[in-house]
Amino acid sequence: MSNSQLSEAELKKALGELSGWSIEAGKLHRQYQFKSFVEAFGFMSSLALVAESMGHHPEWFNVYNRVTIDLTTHDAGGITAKDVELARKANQLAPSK
Ligand SMILES: C[C@H](O)[C@H](O)[C@H]1CNC2=NC(N)=NC(=O)C2=N1
Repeated sequence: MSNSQLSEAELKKALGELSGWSIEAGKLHRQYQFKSFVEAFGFMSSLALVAESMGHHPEWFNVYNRVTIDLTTHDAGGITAKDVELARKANQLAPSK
């Protein structure tokens, strides 16, 4: 997977296919809300394994049943295809998303 920053056009196309995600402060951003802390933490545990297998890791924050995620590629200084892929996998893992 290319490690270069996505162009504006590539980013726009990717956002069109990523339900619930937006750009905030130059990062791919989404907040998920779950039924409980256990469900939120289960989601984080599953996504952590995906992230580790990709060698690509989220910036995230959990309060009770909410998980806020920001994705950027530190090595590239911006959003790359890896961030889009991780966002797609997060949406797949989140219950009823
Ligand atoms: C060597 C290792 O693969 C790199 O440091 C990875 C680890 N996880 C990473 N995660 C994110 N989000 N951006 C990176 O640039 C990055 N680099």
